[in-house]
Amino acid sequence: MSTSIEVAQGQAQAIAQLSEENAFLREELRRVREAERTLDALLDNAPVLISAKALDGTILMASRHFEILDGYDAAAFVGRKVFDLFPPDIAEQLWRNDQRAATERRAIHEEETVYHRDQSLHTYATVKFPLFDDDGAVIATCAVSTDITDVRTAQADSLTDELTGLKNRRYFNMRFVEEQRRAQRDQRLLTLLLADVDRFKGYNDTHGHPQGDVVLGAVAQAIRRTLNRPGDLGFRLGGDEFACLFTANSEEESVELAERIRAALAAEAIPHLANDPYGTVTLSIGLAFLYPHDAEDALAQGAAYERGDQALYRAKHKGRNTVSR
Ligand SMILES: Nc1nc2c(ncn2[C@@H]2O[C@H](COP(=O)(O)OP(=O)(O)OP(=O)(O)O)[C@@H](O)[C@H]2O)c(=O)[nH]1
Repeated sequence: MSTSIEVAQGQAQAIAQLSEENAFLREELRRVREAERTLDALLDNAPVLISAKALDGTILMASRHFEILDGYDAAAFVGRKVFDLFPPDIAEQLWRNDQRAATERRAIHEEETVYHRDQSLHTYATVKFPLFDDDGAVIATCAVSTDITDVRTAQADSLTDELTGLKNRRYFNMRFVEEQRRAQRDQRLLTLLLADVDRFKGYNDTHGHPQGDVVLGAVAQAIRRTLNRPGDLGFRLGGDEFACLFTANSEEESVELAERIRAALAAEAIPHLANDPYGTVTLSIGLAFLYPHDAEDALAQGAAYERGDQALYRAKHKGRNTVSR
């Protein structure tokens, strides 16, 4: 039988244990609230789109940055399904990678293009990843999207010739290998076209540098208008030197296209007093061909460029305003 002292001791012990548990729970609660406040602060202030979706597509939460999107309504967003909020094709696109992240149990990266409220078009880099419960089951998916429009614009700018809007030499060097591989895969003839304005130094000297810039713009236009099939590429390599990369069925077809570029510029009849005997702005063009069986290394490309340059030299030598191969 317990004495009353022992009973009192037992009660005191139980009370001490309870207050210890209480302190532990209070600490846990404090930690949970702190984590929640941190999460709320992140969701309110991070300049990124953060969201979580249940496995049926219901949006569980969204960061405040979503307010920047055109047509976004905070009150009508959380708790709704993507298919109720967006047209089917967009919802499908938004939802596809959530499903992949959930079934493949890994992060999926993608790029999305969306309109901001000010109607500007933005590119976002998005990562979608699964959320797991204690047993490792996927219970939801999260998405974090960062606006990379400025990066993409800067990249595009660094590869574009400002004066003509054509791609620059850097992009030409990048694309050459890729284009040769593509042509090899498709068993197509790849043509490298090099073009140079005739006596351009004389043009600048006679008509002035600003007018010279206008001529360079006209060359770019002649290239763009003639080589307008998907996959055709035009570049300004520097100064008055232009290049094109395109596939064709035969060398004759390529020569014909080059002739059309030459004729298109000649047809502009831009006066060029220093360009005897034409008296107008003309273009000399050299062509080099890369066949599917040709090697596709830097050496082969260097050799092709060399052949194009020699063909261009022959065109100049033949009296300019000519296409040579
Ligand atoms: N207006 C203008 N001129 C440029 C630009 N970049 C280079 N040039 C000029 O382009 C001229 C290039 O001349 P070259 O290609 O060497 O020779 P060319 O006078 O065209 O003679 P051929 O090629 O033998 O017909 C030089 O006078 C450069 O100063 C530019 O951005 N704008």
